[in-house]
Amino acid sequence: MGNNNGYLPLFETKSSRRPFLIKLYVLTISVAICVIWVYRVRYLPVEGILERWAWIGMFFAELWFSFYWFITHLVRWNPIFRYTFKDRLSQRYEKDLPRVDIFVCTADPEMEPPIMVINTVLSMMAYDYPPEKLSVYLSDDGVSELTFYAMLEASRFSKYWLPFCKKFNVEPRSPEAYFQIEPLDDPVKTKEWLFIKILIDGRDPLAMDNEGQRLPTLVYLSREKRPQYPHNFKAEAMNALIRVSLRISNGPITLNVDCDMYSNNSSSLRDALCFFMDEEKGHEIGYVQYPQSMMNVTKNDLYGNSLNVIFKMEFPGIDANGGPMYIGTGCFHMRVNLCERKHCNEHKVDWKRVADIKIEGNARDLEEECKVLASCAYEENTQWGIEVGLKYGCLLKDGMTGSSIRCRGWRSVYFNPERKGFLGLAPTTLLQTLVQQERWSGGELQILLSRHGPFFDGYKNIPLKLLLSYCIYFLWAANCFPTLYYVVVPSLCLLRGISLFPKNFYGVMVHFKAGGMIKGFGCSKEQHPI
Ligand SMILES: O=c1ccn([C@@H]2O[C@H](COP(=O)(O)OP(=O)(O)O[C@H]3O[C@H](CO)[C@@H](O)[C@H](O)[C@H]3O)[C@@H](O)[C@H]2O)c(=O)[nH]1
Ligand SMILES: [Mn+2]
Repeated sequence: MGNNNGYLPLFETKSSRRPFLIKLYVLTISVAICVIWVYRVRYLPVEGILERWAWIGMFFAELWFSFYWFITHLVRWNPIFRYTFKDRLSQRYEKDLPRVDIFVCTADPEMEPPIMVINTVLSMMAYDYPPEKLSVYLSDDGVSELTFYAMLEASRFSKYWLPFCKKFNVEPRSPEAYFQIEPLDDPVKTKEWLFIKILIDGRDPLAMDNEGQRLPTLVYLSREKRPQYPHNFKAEAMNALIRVSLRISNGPITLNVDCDMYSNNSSSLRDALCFFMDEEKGHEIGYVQYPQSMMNVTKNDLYGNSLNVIFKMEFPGIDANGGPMYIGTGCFHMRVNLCERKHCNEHKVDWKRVADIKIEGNARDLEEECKVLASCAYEENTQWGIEVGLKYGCLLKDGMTGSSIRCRGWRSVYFNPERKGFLGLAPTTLLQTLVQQERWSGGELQILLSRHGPFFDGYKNIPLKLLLSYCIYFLWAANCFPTLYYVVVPSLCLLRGISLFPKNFYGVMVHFKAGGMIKGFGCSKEQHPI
């Protein structure tokens, strides 16, 4: 673990090799895939234009599937797992822990009831972290009075809740999850307004809980939106939060979560800092991504919303190949990577100096200053959304932003501790799932084709292995064409008496399994339909 100078890392990485039998299985299938190619080339129909083209189409579809198979196993071949040493972090940095700014986004007070939002906010305020260094910002794009008053109540309730959590070491620290109460549903009206309120000013020595301990800063922000300005959804809300938080607390580390994703592990901040503050590798890490774990997935998980394959099998492998993409929630960032252009290897953060920076101005003045930063005209003729902050103009703005961070030379880390860091809500109906998947798959393809995407801008900084790994997601939407071809064309061809598969398909499988692969599909010319 440690090197010769007695340096002990703040985190370690263990690689877990896949079991031999699985590797053997992968190799067997790979050989079988080659046999399919041989079959397609060898038995290419010489007569009949239609047959010939249908056959060639099948061949291309199979080549596509083979490529997909290859990149999938490139990712799954050698996953890695990360472990942190929080005790070492405390020993070395307890006094100089950096400020952390947490961004929670909400948009729709009906779909995302205020009670759920404030539960998330309270769980974030209750992190096991010095409160004077913690700031929680809520961006409310739904401009809901109810959400605001819920936040006001939350700020009062936090005076009881935070000491309770700390005293009894409660987990999880979302009151609703802890007491397992069903959320309330309450429709509210919305209107346009620009509103910023520092509900708790963490610098104020009078901001105490009822046991005399300091409270974290708590800010409510409803940025300005007007019909003549595109509001760019969550991405612009996040950019407003980045600017406002820079003025109010300026934490060098930020965390962003969706409002339906509460903190399930009060040590997550310290875990994340073990990566950023590691003396040897920390300076190259741009963000630490947690999995999007769902709390409402049913046993049969009809629509595959648990995303288990992605987060249990693929992300550990992508981490081994160079680092995961940014998925928009449950992600810690170095603030500079969201604002600055390039990662510079020589630039190491002086954590002691950063911890000493003080924010001047009283809360009311800060609120007034921040109103300008959160107005809808602020970004006009600036680089926000293009070079700075979260990117606009793509269905998957988080993915695009993560990709551009990677293109600028930062590394990313995937961390999935035993006790889940965050728990969120998955879509519950088929329609919601389809809308989400359409957005994700279309967005991934957009990133691939984008002029600023990893293949154009990033090939110098992103290793080829990682680029190929990302292709599982980038090409997810494009997969529909060969799949459609494969299910539709053979059936249509059968109607005209054309078979695109070997006639004795069962025999083929037996031969194939028995190791008769060298003989092609195990069918002689006579057996072949053509
Ligand atoms: O104008 C908007 C729209 C949405 N949101 C918030 O953005 C988050 C995600 O939006 P949602 O509609 O819930 O999308 P999901 O498909 O559930 O979100 C997943 O996919 C998104 C990318 O498409 C990511 O941004 C999210 O982090 C990820 O959880 C939620 O907290 C919303 O409140 C805003 O703040 N402003
Ligand atoms: Mn959501």
